[in-house]
Amino acid sequence: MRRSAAPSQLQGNPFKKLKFIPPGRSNPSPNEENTKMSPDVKLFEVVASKNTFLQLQNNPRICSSNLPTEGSAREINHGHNYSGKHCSEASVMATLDPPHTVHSAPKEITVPKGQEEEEPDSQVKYFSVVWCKASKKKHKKWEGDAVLIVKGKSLILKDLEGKDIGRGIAYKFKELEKLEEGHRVMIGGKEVEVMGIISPDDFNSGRCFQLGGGSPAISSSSEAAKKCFFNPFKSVCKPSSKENRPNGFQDCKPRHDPHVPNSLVMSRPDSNQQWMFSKNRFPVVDVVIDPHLVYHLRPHQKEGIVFLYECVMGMRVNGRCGAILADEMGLGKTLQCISLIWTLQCQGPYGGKPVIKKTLIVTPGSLVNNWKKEFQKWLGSERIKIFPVDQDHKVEEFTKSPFYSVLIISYEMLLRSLDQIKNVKFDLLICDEGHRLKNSAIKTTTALISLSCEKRVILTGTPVQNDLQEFFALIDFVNPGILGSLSSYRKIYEEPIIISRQPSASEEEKELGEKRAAELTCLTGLFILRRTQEVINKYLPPKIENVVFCRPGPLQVELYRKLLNSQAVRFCLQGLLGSSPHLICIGALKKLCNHPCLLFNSIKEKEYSSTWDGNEERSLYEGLVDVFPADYNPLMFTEEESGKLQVLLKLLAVIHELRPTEKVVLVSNYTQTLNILQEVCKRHGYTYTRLDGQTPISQRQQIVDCFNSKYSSDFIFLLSSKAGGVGLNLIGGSHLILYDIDWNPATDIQAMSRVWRDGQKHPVHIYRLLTTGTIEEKIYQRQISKQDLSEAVVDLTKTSEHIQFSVEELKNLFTLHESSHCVTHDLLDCECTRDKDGTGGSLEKFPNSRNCQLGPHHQKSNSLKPLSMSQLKQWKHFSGDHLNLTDPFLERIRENVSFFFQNITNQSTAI
Ligand SMILES: Nc1ncnc2c1ncn2[C@@H]1O[C@H](COP(=O)(O)OP(=O)(O)OP(=O)(O)O)[C@@H](O)[C@H]1O
Ligand SMILES: [Mg+2]
Repeated sequence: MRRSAAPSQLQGNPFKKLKFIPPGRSNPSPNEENTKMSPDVKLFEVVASKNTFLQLQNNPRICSSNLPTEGSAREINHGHNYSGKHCSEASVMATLDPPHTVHSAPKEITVPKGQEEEEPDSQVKYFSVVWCKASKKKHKKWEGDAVLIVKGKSLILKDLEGKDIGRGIAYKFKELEKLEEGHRVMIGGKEVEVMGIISPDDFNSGRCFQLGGGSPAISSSSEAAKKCFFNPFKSVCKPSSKENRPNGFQDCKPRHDPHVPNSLVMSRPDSNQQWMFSKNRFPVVDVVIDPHLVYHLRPHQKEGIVFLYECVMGMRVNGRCGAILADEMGLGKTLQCISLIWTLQCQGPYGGKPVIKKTLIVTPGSLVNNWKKEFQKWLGSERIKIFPVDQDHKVEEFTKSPFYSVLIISYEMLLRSLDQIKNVKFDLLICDEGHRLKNSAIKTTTALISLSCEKRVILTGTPVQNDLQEFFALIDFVNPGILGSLSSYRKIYEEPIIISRQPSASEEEKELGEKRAAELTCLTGLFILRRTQEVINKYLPPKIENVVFCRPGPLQVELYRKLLNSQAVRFCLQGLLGSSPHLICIGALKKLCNHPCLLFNSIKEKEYSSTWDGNEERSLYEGLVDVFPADYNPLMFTEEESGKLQVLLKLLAVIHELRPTEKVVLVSNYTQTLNILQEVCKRHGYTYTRLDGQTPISQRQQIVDCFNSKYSSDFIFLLSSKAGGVGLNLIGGSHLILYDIDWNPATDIQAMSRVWRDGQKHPVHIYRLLTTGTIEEKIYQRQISKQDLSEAVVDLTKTSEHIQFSVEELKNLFTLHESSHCVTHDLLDCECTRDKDGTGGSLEKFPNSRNCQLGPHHQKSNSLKPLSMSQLKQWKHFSGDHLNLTDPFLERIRENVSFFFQNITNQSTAI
């Protein structure tokens, strides 16, 4: 037998084939009669082997959880046994009996899908095999590795990309039962030789498919991964032993003393890594984080730096230098990266030589200057020379000067300056808010891939694992090829995982999907790190979160009813209209909730516009103008016309009065609504500043800095959440009001995270305003009830157009609940609604947490995960006419409020 293209054969086949058994005929199975048969008589050959001890895979790999904890990084040996907290059980390799000779004559067939499920004998076995086209040649040239699945009397052959490449039924059950290493079998015109047994666990996890080309190159001996990752201080090492150092390197010393208390010392490369990365055999020198930085670092940031260092140095995954730091918002991803850059730029483990010279940071436009500021904040302006690209500072200047080592550029500018950037050799690439690279086809991703920089880091506060294809794109960006090709990834991971989550999934499919998901997490967990908000809670002041249900004004109610009775809404509910008419109806209702004058403007715009597009909108607005007063002037809108606006004004007044030195961030998703809010500020003499999509990028940081400054006289920061929410620090404000709600909880969470973050000095008050009984409540309910589902929208780029509504859901959306204090509370089926007076208990009765609840008291999570229905039940809640409101802010707005939910995090000196 010759060595062949089959990867397993490149090492030489250890199995000696003894004999070639001629085919025999089998009795046709009942299934056979119903299935189209190939006229050929197929062979089932068995070649016995003397070798009876099988080893499935020689690649031991490392497994860690997605969020590593002490000791979670373990070594796995797939060949024998392995342990891993987050991986499934070890496969136990079988010691096989001496070989049997088996005769059979199955037919080549086309098996209808699901056929194998009908086999009477359900025990499934898996084998690693090599295959080639059937021939009588004595010396086979094996064409590839594959996985053979034996179930009852049927066989399925899958290539290492997970694709079916052969199927057959009606083999002799007894013969298949005895199938073992060295045996040969014909299937679908292919000759297959069994190389070894695959444990169900290895099949279910998908590990068996990684034998060949798509094999993740996980380090087999990574000391870094074996180490207790979460105690960086344990890794303090003595300088290299003398024998390790060639002459001339005796004086290589760490830049900072690794032995002083609290020094943060990076992991040392093991001998494999030294061999791989230090061809000149430089002595190993400790890499020690600058004590100036260490002094400021939070514990989770120290861990994050060790993680990033190990990733980009190829210590966690052999030969791969990518990482995803997916810490929740506000955890200081910027500082962790700055520490990494500063360290690698001055130090290195091999003879102390710096690892990198030039770094490229790509970030959303509004954060370019934030990066500059953070560099200055932590390193001053002398240590490191950074070059933020803006209108006055072009990339060309950077490329011509050896002076600068860090280029900070927006994604948009990167595309425009790609040719110049390609001329520079960057050693480290950092992509801030990098979830935008989730699509490998978009220009930004292809541009960045073309830079051929090996050490790649994605920063994102958004969970990355919600969409499996997007997940692949991010993984493949930082560590190209690690999950194999996209097609194999789909077959091996995506398809089984998606199938397992469908309600119709069988137990078997569920189990397979879960195992594959676990394996995927295990593989990628080595270079993805996500910590939640909890890790910094203790450094933050209290946060008082309120959901405020505002009664709609009479004009709003009348218009709302009229809209719901419109022909457009009725047709919509009958599914009679084309395209997306419900989006137009939803848009009109949302505008009305913000202020009726917005709806008035839309009606007028459509009236005067020559492009009166479509019947739907016309029928939606029909007769609405008549509801407005005859002389209605939208520019002269009144505050009473909108329930939320009334509440907002009272809230601003009470904050101004009770906390004159504190400031407010006022957020809306709509520019038109921001215009109204701005007008209200003017009318009431509140000083304000504003940041929305129109604000030039070059001015954004200045506006933010100015607001955050204690000398600023601005009382209000008007913020368009979609345009400017991501990544901004608005710690100058300690009250944040969300004036409207988005379908996507991530948008709201992003906005809320702007003020409750490191550096905030005051207790933070968050108010989410919702109009009682309207679509806003429904959107809120959808946000909190869909969180457990995989389709939950948690990605900022997803909008309502991505949401599918059933007719039932639309009916619910298009209902106005006029008599309820709070439909959301009604849905909770809370005990307090069964009180005699129906108003709920008093806050005083339950001073620590809530005044009513159902079910067990779950541990509250303070993380930035979207709130769930059951968590909301744990919040304090009370109706607006409740007599004893201890919160002075709520007390002042109660008149227009029908219901409150309140939750306090880090309660101590709150309110
Ligand atoms: N160790 C620290 N001590 C004090 N302040 C810190 C520390 N680390 C970070 N900060 C500050 O916390 C704020 C948030 O940090 P940063 O902007 O890096 O968060 P992030 O993780 O990037 O969040 P987002 O996902 O919202 O962009 C910044 O003002 C930063 O200077
Ligand atoms: Mg950030």
